[in-house]
Amino acid sequence: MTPDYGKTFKHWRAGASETPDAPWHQYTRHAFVEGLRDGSLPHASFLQYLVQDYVFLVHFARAWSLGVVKSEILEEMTVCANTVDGLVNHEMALHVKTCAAVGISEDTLFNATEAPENLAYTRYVMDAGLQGDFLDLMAALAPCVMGYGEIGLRLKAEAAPNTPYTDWIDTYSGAEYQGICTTVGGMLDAAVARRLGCLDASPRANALQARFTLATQLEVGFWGMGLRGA
Ligand SMILES: Cc1ncc(C[n+]2csc(CCO)c2C)c(N)n1
Repeated sequence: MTPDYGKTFKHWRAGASETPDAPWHQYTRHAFVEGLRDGSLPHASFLQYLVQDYVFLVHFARAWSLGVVKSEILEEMTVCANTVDGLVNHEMALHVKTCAAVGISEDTLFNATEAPENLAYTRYVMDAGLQGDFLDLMAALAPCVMGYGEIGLRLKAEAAPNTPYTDWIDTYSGAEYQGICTTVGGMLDAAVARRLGCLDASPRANALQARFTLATQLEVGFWGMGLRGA
């Protein structure tokens, strides 16, 4: 079952599922994800992913901060500012805690060298926001937010009882994170209605879909990076 994170996400998700390479499927059913689900993902791969993901979150906090800059109304600003707070003050704590348990300090995390796949993704998102408007930025940010919500919910239902990755699964399937996905989805629907009216009928529909689909492909690359190194 696909979770309901609003009609804009539903539309973009369908657009990233219908092409023969179905990037949304590649992203949400990636071998890395299946390794989290059945517990077969090597711990070294997971740690390497977490180190990269910490740096990823630093840059995502910058991108969501750009969302504050590009907001047109207070409601948009509130959602973006709350997301920055969530990222900086909460979401990164999972990474810090897991890495601290194996002797990786927060300083090491913050100064980790970025893998090219990581760099490509975060800078693409930043550029979408710098070059475009609020919707360009949101189309590039949405796969990350909603994709992890969808993956988290599925893994919660399907994970092997003895997978060591329950902390990760619980973070993204939990009520708090699911609430963020619903709130961002609702804000996105209102932002689209306000600027474009109907998304389908807008001359910008294809360009926004292309941003969402490309960000989805960059998520696939990010999982691949996680599997590659360890
Ligand atoms: C590669 C990668 N993609 C998505 C997420 C999940 N995520 C990143 S920023 C953000 C915004 C809301 O908190 C969410 C959910 C991740 N951690 N790593």
